Formats: sequence, structure tokens, C-alpha cells
Amino acid sequence: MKTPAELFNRLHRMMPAHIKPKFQNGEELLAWNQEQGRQRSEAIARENRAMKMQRILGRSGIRELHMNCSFDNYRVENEGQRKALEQARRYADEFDHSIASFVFSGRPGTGKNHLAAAIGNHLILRGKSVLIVTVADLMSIIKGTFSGDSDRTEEHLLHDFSTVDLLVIDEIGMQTESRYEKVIINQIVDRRSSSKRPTGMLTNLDHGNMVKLLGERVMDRMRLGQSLWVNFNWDSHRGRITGNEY
Ligand SMILES: Nc1ncnc2c1ncn2[C@@H]1O[C@H](COP(=O)(O)OP(=O)(O)OP(=O)(O)O)[C@@H](O)[C@H]1O
Repeated sequence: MKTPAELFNRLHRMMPAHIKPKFQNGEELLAWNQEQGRQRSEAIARENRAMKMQRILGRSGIRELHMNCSFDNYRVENEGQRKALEQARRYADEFDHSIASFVFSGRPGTGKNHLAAAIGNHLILRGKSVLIVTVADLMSIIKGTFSGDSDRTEEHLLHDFSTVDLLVIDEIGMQTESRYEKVIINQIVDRRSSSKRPTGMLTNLDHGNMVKLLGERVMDRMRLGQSLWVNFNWDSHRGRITGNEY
């Protein structure tokens, strides 16, 4: 049997001079093959992550409205926005080596979802699983398991929500959360922090009211590592949206 080197020499001799081969030797061919294998297994892992989101939510991890949000299309017009953008960008860059969570707190329309989605989109491109979900959606998905015809249990869903790489819970404090909702948020944050997985929270409440709503125990877990609390205290951007932005 011929070695790859002999095979390549033979091919070189047979090949017309104007043809430039893709591989010069056996090592290059082997490296190409290994790279193809690596790319294929990454693609399969990506598909599995996307399927997991579909299974949990019936949609991808980031809502369509925010799929094009990035750090680059976040407009900076004041010092607070500049700082929020810088902190969000750093959070995404350092995600792999950190257990830090984040809370974006402030008025409606100030870009909390935009920057959370920018973090999420950045991480998804790097192969992470990310889910941004409102409290109302979270609860209706979990309550969906109560009906007899669901093949998923509350425990399955708690496990799913607790094992994505980044879970962002939106609209905390929008409604007066019931005791059950607080227990669920508590359990998810607890499971995530004990397995060193960070959680993001988006809210209109300030720190005192978050502690009052979710309790000291949850908010203490949100402080693990170099966690972020960012105040979005400027005017809403919504009035300036034309619908053709990105
Ligand atoms: N600085 C900004 N640059 C560009 N677009 C922005 C900026 N701030 C907000 N937007 C856009 O304005 C819209 C509303 O912002 P977003 O949904 O992020 O607000 P929010 O703070 O999460 O509001 P709410 O508390 O009501 O959920 C989005 O389409 C977002 O992309």
C-alpha cells in the first residue's frame, strides 16, 4: 500500500502544470480532514443547542425583535450609556472565565433588552446557549406542564432553565409576582449559582425593591463574582424607533 507521501508524489507527476493542488502533502490532507470533523461536530453541537431552545420555548433563545441587537448598533449619547455599553461588552468578553451575574435596572425603553440581547448574540456566536425570557413566559411555560397532556414535567423545565449557559429573566417586577413565581425564580437562581452559571435580570425596580420582591437570598446569589448592577437612568429610546433600524 502506498503511503500518503508517495501518493501525493504520484499525483503531482500526473497533474497538469497549471493545476495548483489544494494539499501539498499527506499532513495537510490529514489536518484538513481533522478540521472538517471539528467544524462538523461544532455544527452538531450548535444544532443541539438550538433544538434545546426550541424544545423549551418553541422559539430561539433570543426574540426576533432583538436578534439584530449588537454592541455596535447601540447608540451612545450620554455618559451613562457609554458606561453601560462598556460594562456589557466587557461582561460578554469575560463570560468564559466568570460566574458573574448581571442586573440591568431602569426606565422602560432605555436599552436593557438591547444590551442583554447584544451579550446573548455575542455568546451564541461563540457557541453558548442563551435564553432571554420574561417572567410571564417563564411561568406560562412551567404552568403548561400542569395539564395532564404535557409529556414534560416541572422538574424537566427547571432543569432546562438551570442549565443553559446564560439565562436572562426579563420584566421582573412588572406584575405583583405571586409566591409561586418567587419560589420558581428562587429555585432557578439557586440551581444556576450552585452550578456556577450566571443569570441576568432586567427590571424597572431599584435595588431595594428587588430585595423586597425576590428576597435577600436571591439577590445575594446575584452578587457572586464580579457581578454587575447597571442603572439605565436616561430617556426612553422608543420614540425614535422607525422600524427600519436593523
Ligand atoms: N442606545 C440605543 N441605541 C440604539 N437602540 C436603542 C438604544 N436604546 C434602546 N434602543 C432600542 O429601543 C427599543 C427599546 O429598547 P429595549 O427593548 O432595549 O428597552 P428596555 O430598557 O428593555 O425597555 P423595557 O423596560 O420597556 O422592557 C429597542 O428596539 C432597542 O433596540
